[in-house]
Amino acid sequence: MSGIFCSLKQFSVIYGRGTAALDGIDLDIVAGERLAVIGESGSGKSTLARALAGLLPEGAKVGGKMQWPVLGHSPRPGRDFGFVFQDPGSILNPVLTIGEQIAEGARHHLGLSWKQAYLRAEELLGRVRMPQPDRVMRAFPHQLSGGQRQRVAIAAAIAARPALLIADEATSALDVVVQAEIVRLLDGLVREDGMTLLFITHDIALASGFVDRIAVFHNARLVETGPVRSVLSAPANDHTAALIASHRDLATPPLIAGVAS
Ligand SMILES: Nc1ncnc2c1ncn2[C@@H]1O[C@H](COP(=O)(O)OP(=O)(O)OP(=O)(O)O)[C@@H](O)[C@H]1O
Repeated sequence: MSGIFCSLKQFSVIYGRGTAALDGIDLDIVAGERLAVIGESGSGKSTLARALAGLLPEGAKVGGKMQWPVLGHSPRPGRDFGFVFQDPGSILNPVLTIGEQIAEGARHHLGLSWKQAYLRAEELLGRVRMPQPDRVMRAFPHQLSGGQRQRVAIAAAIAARPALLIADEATSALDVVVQAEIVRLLDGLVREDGMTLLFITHDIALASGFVDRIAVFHNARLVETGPVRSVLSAPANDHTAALIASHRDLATPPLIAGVAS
């Protein structure tokens, strides 16, 4: 897939009577790219994710343009895009088995029978490299580790083969070893399926190990975009330079050796 997947022009969001959470954003998301959205807390990253997903709260005022040239329509949740959050516990139902939860998405979006959906759910658990997928199908969320729950959330997010995967601080609650595993997993899945990835994080070092391009947000504004290598080696914006300088890990090899561009 090639072309502009999503185009934002002078896009802005204001919650209630507050100040702008996004202000005059011009950003093209290229189909098939892995784009990191970086910024400190409150810079507007999650607002961008919610706006793309059509999940802004009622009363939020939106300005400017958001267009979806490849799809030709706004993306349908679960079908055209999958969403992975920081806390998978918030989307997993504690009283349903893992198999039931993933199968439900596959059934709903792909029109499968329950039997077919269960088979697809188990296959998806294999794809997210869950150990013993057959056992996990019958488990409840509280019986899994945080990293395993995040694998389940990723399996559910990709169940309907979406074109876009939005990961909003998807690894922030995990320890660094599990973080690296989840990043490697996301990287592999988006490559295999040709998905577009929006990887939202405050951690520029983590993102720079595997994405193609970085977009840096500061105080509701997009202050810089560019390929990872050029942003890291020659940041055009003082704020980006400060983010890089403050990150002690950037001098060390990337988490996924060999894929940093
Ligand atoms: N539902 C809401 N109602 C009112 N203001 C909000 C709401 N959600 C976010 N904001 C405000 O919008 C601004 C941007 O928030 P946003 O959550 O997009 O930032 P962020 O970069 O994702 O931060 P974090 O990394 O802490 O999640 C902040 O000032 C925040 O307080």
